[in-house]
Amino acid sequence: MSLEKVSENKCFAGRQLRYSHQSAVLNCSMNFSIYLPAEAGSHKVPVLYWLSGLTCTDENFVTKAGAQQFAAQHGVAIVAPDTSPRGEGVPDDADAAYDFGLGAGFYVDATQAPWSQHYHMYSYICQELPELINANFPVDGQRSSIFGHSMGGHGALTIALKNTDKYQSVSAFAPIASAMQCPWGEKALSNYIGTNKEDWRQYDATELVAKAERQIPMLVDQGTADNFLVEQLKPVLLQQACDAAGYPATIRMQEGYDHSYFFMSSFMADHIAFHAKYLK
Ligand SMILES: N[C@@H](CCC(=O)N[C@@H](CS)C(=O)NCC(=O)O)C(=O)O
Repeated sequence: MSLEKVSENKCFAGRQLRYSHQSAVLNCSMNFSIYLPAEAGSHKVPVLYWLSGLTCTDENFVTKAGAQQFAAQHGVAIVAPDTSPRGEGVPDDADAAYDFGLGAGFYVDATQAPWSQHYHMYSYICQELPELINANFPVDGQRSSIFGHSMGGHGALTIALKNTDKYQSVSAFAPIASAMQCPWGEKALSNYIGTNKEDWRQYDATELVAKAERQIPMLVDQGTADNFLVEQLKPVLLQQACDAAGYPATIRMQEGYDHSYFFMSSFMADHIAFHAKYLK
């Protein structure tokens, strides 16, 4: 698998890099960004995977989250992939809706035509991308954690809960707590996975909490002024699932914060410090 460097910028003594590559799993060319702290010049560093939300590419997080200073402080790399397959041959929603198709891969492996040809973001994030990163960058793949926002919070939680051997910790900002129980998730899962709701359970964080093989540390922050809180995100469902399963998650309501990167950047230090503790 060959990588093509798209850009490089020195940042907090480390390097913010962007690459493109041909993805076999997604059957298209993809971009991702990776921040390498200064330490990566002399030894392998732990790695955090960031999953963005609807409408994002890898660049929203890189330019708006303010994460690099904390990654530099704790000596961790951060990989930020795109949110869906991309390119001419990749089908999109007929109305180019923001919540399905391009920019909205939902971190699942689609089984339904025409989506099943390219939309395999679950396998891309869990398998292909880490293999590529471990083979090409000075990171220690045995020390990996994952976090994300909104659709990417759903992605981080579901991927971590299904792969507790691969990730040391998980965190999320304003995650879709139960993809099966909100309009965004219902639309995505019915189209990507089909109408049998039994098949949706594997991609629903509230369903997976009780099934996790290991209770990896979990931190969630949710703003109380988030427009999507009541209809789409429903953190109370995640709290209830954790209570029922005896899963010791920290789920915090943050007064007055909305759904934006202004909210995320306000708590980014906490999230990176949280992961760094388990990645050391
Ligand atoms: N565009 C949507 C909102 C989508 C949205 O809020 N996306 C979040 C992720 S779920 C985001 O991070 N957007 C990109 C950004 O703020 O840079 C709308 O019109 O309601």
